[in-house]
Amino acid sequence: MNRFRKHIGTLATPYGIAIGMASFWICIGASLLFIAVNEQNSMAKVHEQMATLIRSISVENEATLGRLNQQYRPDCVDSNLVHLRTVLFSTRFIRDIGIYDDQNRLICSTTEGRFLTPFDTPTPSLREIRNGVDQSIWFDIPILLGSGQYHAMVVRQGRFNVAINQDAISSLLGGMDILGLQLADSLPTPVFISSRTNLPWQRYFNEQSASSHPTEGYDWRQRAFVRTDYVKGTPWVLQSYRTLTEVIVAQAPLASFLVSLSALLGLLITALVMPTLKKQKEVSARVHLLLREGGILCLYQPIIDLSTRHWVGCEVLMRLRDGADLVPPDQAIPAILEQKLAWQLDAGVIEKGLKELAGAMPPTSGFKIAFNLFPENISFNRINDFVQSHLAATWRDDFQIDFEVIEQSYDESVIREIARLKQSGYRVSVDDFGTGYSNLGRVKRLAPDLLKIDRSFIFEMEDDSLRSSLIPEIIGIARAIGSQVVAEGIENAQQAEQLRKMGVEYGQGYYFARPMPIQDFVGEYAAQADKLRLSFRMNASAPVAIRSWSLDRSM
Ligand SMILES: Nc1nc2c(ncn2[C@@H]2O[C@H](COP(=O)(O)O[C@H]3[C@@H](O)[C@H](n4cnc5c(=O)[nH]c(N)nc54)O[C@@H]3COP(=O)(O)O)[C@@H](O)[C@H]2O)c(=O)[nH]1
Repeated sequence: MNRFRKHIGTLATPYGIAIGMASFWICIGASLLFIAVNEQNSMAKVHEQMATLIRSISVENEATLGRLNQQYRPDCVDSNLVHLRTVLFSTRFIRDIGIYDDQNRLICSTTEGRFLTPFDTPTPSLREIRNGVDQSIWFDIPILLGSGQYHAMVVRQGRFNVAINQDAISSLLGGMDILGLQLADSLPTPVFISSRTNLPWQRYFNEQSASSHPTEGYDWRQRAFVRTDYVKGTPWVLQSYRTLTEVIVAQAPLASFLVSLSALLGLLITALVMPTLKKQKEVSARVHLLLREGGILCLYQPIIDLSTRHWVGCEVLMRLRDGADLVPPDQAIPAILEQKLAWQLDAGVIEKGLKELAGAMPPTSGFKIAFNLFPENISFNRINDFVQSHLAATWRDDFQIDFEVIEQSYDESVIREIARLKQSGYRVSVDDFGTGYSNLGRVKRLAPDLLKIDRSFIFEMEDDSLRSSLIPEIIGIARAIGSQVVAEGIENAQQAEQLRKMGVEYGQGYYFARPMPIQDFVGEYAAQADKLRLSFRMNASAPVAIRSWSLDRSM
């Protein structure tokens, strides 16, 4: 046996590992998503800071150039340059102011005074006319400052220009990659590009449409996260670009923590599913053996007459006994059906059930024994031969055998088999009624003796659910086809009482008793009978006691 279990355990291992690996990769995917969202958020934050700064520079430029053109003379005399220098005290970003003569030459600036030779104006890098204001922009203009030099972005409007330290702007690029300008309807043109960028950036940038909406997302072609923002009220455009590898490297501590967590979860899930998988594998490999080697255990759940509360019968429910373990039907049945062992199971339960009940039950009067039948086992000859041979061996003729079949669309031959069973004195119940596509025509053809209302309808009775509101409809169907009704899954007194009032004849459920082994069942059955006998003596005229003595033969 141990060798057998070990072999099955080996079979379960690859599935367990596969589930663990799948969980690991799902967690890695979720981690990547988390990192990506994190990256997008930090990009958005950097862009927001940068946009605030650019708006400030832009506002300062426009205001200063407007003021210069309106309030100052384009004159290089010292007194005028002193006035212009005072303007610089109130600016945050502008370092220098220049003046052009009427021949379009730069003739002086606030830092250098009048030039010995005026500078001809080169073609601007960009020219922008917005709201009637004409501005020309040059980038990378070297400007002397004392003994040093800086690169400036120079903006001209009218006869004045202002110089902004471009190095300071470049350093402000911070976590961003491209600062561009979008003029009129043209595509954005990169102006400052961070030092870590190379050609593909620019290419990517130029491929962007001249849209004024921010875009963010993952570019599958370049395998990178890209975010573009248009700085409101200015022609400036910001863009950041991070490859997946860069993002992971930048968030290395978080990434390694998430990978470890994913691995841990994968291992944990493997460890958790492995025993269940092993068990399932064991069950499916062992059902054949268990059915053959007397592994069937029968439990008996009473069926109660709801008016008299008398135990009028029982349903025989199987468990598979595997050593010390009891395998419940929901685990055993799929394996049994898969291995085409349906008859072995039903026959095994009928044989064992009849033997146990015949050996332990006192003489009764039509005690009902309900067996479940798989649809594939509905064959009069096979069932009848089998039951009769085993019933004969018990020397009992006081049992009423009932077969519970599920509701489904059976073909004509099965319906004939069911009719033959009924003609020969067996009773037939439609089990789990209401769970299939219940159809009056279909149950009518089956003409069952009993309809068993599925327990899902009973569970919801307290909630007054739509489902439970169908119980009277089911009772109506039963009446229309001349069947009695059994309600299964009764778990409390209210349900039992309500169902009785609705006219349901029989009940089954944990409220009355759980499925139990034969000794317990027979003991309980006797105790119930004693209780009812006592109540009969105390109240001889009570109809409940009278009925309890004459076990309802109509069941
Ligand atoms: N062909 C065969 N099918 C069988 C056999 N034995 C069982 N079965 C089918 O397996 C399904 C599950 O059965 P089981 O786990 O035994 O559950 C039964 C009861 O324990 C359960 N029940 C009864 N009362 C209550 C209750 O108040 N609450 C609650 N939660 N559960 C309750 O219901 C099951 C009985 O169902 P049914 O047969 O529909 O009357 C089940 O579908 C069995 O049919 C077998 O030998 N052969």
